[in-house]
Amino acid sequence: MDLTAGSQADRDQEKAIRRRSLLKARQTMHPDLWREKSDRLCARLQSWEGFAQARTVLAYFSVRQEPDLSPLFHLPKRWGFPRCVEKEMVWHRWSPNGAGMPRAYPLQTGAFGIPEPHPLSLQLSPAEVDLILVPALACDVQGYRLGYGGGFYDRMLSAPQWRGKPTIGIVFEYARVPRLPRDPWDRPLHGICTETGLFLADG
Ligand SMILES: Nc1nc2c(c(=O)[nH]1)N(C=O)[C@@H](CNc1ccc(C(=O)N[C@@H](CCC(=O)O)C(=O)O)cc1)CN2
Ligand SMILES: Nc1ncnc2c1ncn2[C@@H]1O[C@H](COP(=O)(O)OP(=O)(O)OP(=O)(O)O)[C@@H](O)[C@H]1O
Repeated sequence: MDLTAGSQADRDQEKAIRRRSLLKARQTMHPDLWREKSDRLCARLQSWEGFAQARTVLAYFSVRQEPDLSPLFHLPKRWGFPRCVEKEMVWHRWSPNGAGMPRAYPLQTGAFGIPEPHPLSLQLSPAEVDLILVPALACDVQGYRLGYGGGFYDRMLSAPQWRGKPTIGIVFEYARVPRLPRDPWDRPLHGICTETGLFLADG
């Protein structure tokens, strides 16, 4: 069955309904459980050789009880974080206390209340990036992703300079679901990491 069939309006509505319930489930999680699951997820990532070998990794600052990857930001890697500029994400280097950086700039709060790198901090170019850790509300077993609806990652990952870069969706296990609604622009991620393991997407 082709789940991209049906009207755009139906898919928009289905995505909106799924978003609301997934966001609610995540935000009602007890903070102790969120911390524990986040730590287990970080351990899973760390034991994956694709992560161990990656030198430059794109990540995100956790908001709304997204899995918190910040314990990993102390590892000796080059970390990149997004700054939303209109409809695009600009990627900047950031490390805790400015370690290994020529100059440390404070984080700012961006358009969606999400911490963002300072506009003057060093930018990262796509060619430098080895791995992209993608925030999501849910991912399905084939790697399709549901985000907040801004289309930021869809647009980025469809651009030629990013296409083919390894992408891992980061979600708690309850948000690894059998099937998400798909729009024509949705592209599958290469894998999903949850607190129970790393799953490379089914073909
Ligand atoms: N931590 C984190 N940083 C991130 C993302 C993310 O998912 N997580 N993004 C991933 O793209 C980008 C920000 N994307 C966002 C897109 C929409 C909304 C938002 O608040 N949307 C509205 C309504 C959207 C709609 O349904 O039309 C909302 O949720 O109230 C927030 C962030 C870049 N940084
Ligand atoms: N490759 C693309 N080029 C242009 N516009 C796009 C592209 N991909 C998605 N969009 C636009 O972005 C909007 C949001 O897409 P979608 O609902 O899939 O977002 P999302 O993946 O949940 O959000 P986000 O990536 O911000 O977390 C769509 O209405 C679509 O018009």
